[in-house]
This record gives sequence, structure tokens and C-alpha cells, in this order.
Amino acid sequence: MNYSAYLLDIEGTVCPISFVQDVLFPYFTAQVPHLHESINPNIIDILSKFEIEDNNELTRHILDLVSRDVKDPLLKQLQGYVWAQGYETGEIKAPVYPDAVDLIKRHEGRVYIYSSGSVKAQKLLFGHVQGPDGETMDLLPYIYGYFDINTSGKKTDAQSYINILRDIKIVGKFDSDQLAGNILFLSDNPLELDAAKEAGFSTGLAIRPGNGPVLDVSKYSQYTDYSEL
Ligand SMILES: CSCCC(=O)C(=O)COP(=O)(O)O
Ligand SMILES: [Mg+2]
Repeated sequence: MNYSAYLLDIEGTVCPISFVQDVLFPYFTAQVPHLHESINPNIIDILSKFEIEDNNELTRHILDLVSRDVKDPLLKQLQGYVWAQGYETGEIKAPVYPDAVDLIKRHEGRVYIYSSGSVKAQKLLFGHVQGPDGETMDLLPYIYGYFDINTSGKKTDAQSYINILRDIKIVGKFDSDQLAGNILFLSDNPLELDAAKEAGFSTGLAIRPGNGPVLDVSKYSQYTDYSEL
């Protein structure tokens, strides 16, 4: 089936969960105790929105959110600003699966991203992809739009996908008479796929080493790679 657009989750779908858990999160948590000393106005602004005055308590709160992988909108925005430094120095490169790179290039201009990671964090990731020979690849020119929990809502709510469909119709190369079913949403998380399906999207379950177990796996179209898409 040919889809008019592809909406891609990140963690567990275009790159391994281990990259987020073992590289991105530790990079961030190492910085958390020092964040209150930051002179970056964006970081200062986000920290103030937690409304916790004591620095030790603020540090504990943020580390607790990370340890429980809470998809907190402020935390996700903060992470984007902290990871920026790691990408810019070359310390972090994103191991996007080669067949996900091919999918994104093949469908240039019809690919959208939807992740709990902030739009800033998403652009950093796709702008700093680990190439086959160790070089850094920039996939940003191939991707048409980015959505996160701040722009569109929680990934497990059907309304978020209705919001995204509306936005794709406004800004994207997507005729306004196209149906949600012409968009394929790929994710490793069955709760996200159920929400997207409720909103009328076509869905596909990403099966990759290290992804979490899925109880009712036969309910979903499963993809171990994206070469057929
Ligand atoms: C933009 S990469 C950071 C990923 C992240 O912070 C996260 O919570 C992963 O969520 P996803 O919705 O991509 O599974
Ligand atoms: Mg995911």
C-alpha cells in the first residue's frame, strides 16, 4: 500500500531504545545538578516553570522524572536544550536504523515526526545522524514537519492525532480531501498505535531488538524493517 504521508515515532521506531536510555538520558542527568548555574535564558526560563525554589529539591524532582521516564512537557523541553551541546560538540550522534534512513529519504517531503521528545530535540537528532562511515548525516531536508507533546498532546490520546492531521493538512503537501487512513503512523508502543487508529490513521508496529513486549501482537501490522514501505 502506498501512503500519502508517514508519521514516525523516534525511540524504538527509527532508533534503538538503548540510544535514548543509555546515551541521551545519562548525558542529561549528568548535567542536571549544574543546571541552576546555567546562563542560557531558555534553560533559566524552563527551570523557573517547575516552580521549585530550592536547587537540591529541583534537581531531585527532575532526576526522579527521568528515572520514571515521565513524558513531562517541561522536562522534554529542558532535555532539548541540554542535548544541544552534546550534538554540537560531536559527543552525541544518533544511530538511526539504515532502513529508517532509506524510508525517510525515499519519501522526502512526506515524512513527519511525532515524539515525546521536544521538536528541538527531534531536529537535533535528525540533524546529527551517525553515517555508515562514521560521518554525520543531516536528514532534516527530507522531513516535512515535527510534532511533540507540547504542539499536539499526549501520544496515547486519539485527539493528538486529530490535531496532527489538521496541521498536516494546513502545512503539508497533503490534499485536504485525503483521509487519516492515508497516513501511516509507525511506533513501538501499542497504546500510541491504538490512539492513532481511533483517530483513523493506518498504523504499523515497529519490531526491533530491545523493544518492549507487546501482548496482543497479532492485532498490528508488524515491521521488522521498513524496506517494503
Ligand atoms: C527526540 S529524541 C528523545 C526521545 C525522548 O525523549 C523520548 O521520550 C522518546 O519518546 P518517543 O515518543 O520517541 O518514544
Ligand atoms: Mg517509541
